[in-house]
Amino acid sequence: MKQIGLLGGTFDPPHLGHLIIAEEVRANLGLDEIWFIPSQEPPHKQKATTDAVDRAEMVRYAISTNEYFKLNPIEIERPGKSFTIDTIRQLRDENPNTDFYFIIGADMVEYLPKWKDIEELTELVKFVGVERQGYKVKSEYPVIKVQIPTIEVSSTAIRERLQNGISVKYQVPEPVETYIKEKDLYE
Ligand SMILES: Nc1ncnc2c1ncn2[C@@H]1O[C@H](COP(=O)(O)OP(=O)(O)OP(=O)(O)O)[C@@H](O)[C@H]1O
Ligand SMILES: O=C(O)c1ccc[n+]([C@@H]2O[C@H](COP(=O)([O-])O)[C@@H](O)[C@H]2O)c1
Repeated sequence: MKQIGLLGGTFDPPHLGHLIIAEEVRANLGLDEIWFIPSQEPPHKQKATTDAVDRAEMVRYAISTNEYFKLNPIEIERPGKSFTIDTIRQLRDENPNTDFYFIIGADMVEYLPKWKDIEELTELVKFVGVERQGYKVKSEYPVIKVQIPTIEVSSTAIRERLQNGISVKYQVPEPVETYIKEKDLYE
């Protein structure tokens, strides 16, 4: 059986927090790969300001130096809201003999009861929760807890810094910073 970690997100933009949690979970649980899945439309929050193609491209740059990290475009190729249950059903059909681990920050763990078809989803994937400042990895659903060195970086804060001309150096990987500048993404 292959053991694959999934990190779904809006990635607007991808940042060091995403890379750290993905690597810590991979190493801690001994997973074969981590697939990064940028959403077309996040199901529960405002539509991203940045085109899905740009967000996916930034993810590609962000993960390029880790041989275990892969970009999976499954949600970008599916129009409409990116519900995780739809993604997992498709991934399971296309990848027999694979166990999937869905990585979520503690802010998302709290929100799990509101996810679409959550009861079925917990049968199809193992959720892995990581700490995030201000939130606890606590749920009525089974969630594997992985300790990480917490880093309170968020896409929202990065966009705000960029809009105010404040440096985001070291918060996003260098090629992502270059891409943002070249495409004037968050001005
Ligand atoms: N610094 C962080 N520590 C732990 N988990 C994180 C961190 N940043 C993001 N995550 C988790 O990564 C996943 C994808 O996050 P997302 O792409 O929405 O970025 P974000 O920084 O949370 O964005 P936003 O600022 O809009 O909340 C979510 O499960 C989220 O909880
Ligand atoms: O399927 C759902 O109902 C659902 C509700 C909220 C979030 N998610 C998924 O959780 C991941 C992180 O969400 P976000 O908004 O932090 O990018 C992303 O892959 C979303 O599609 C999924």
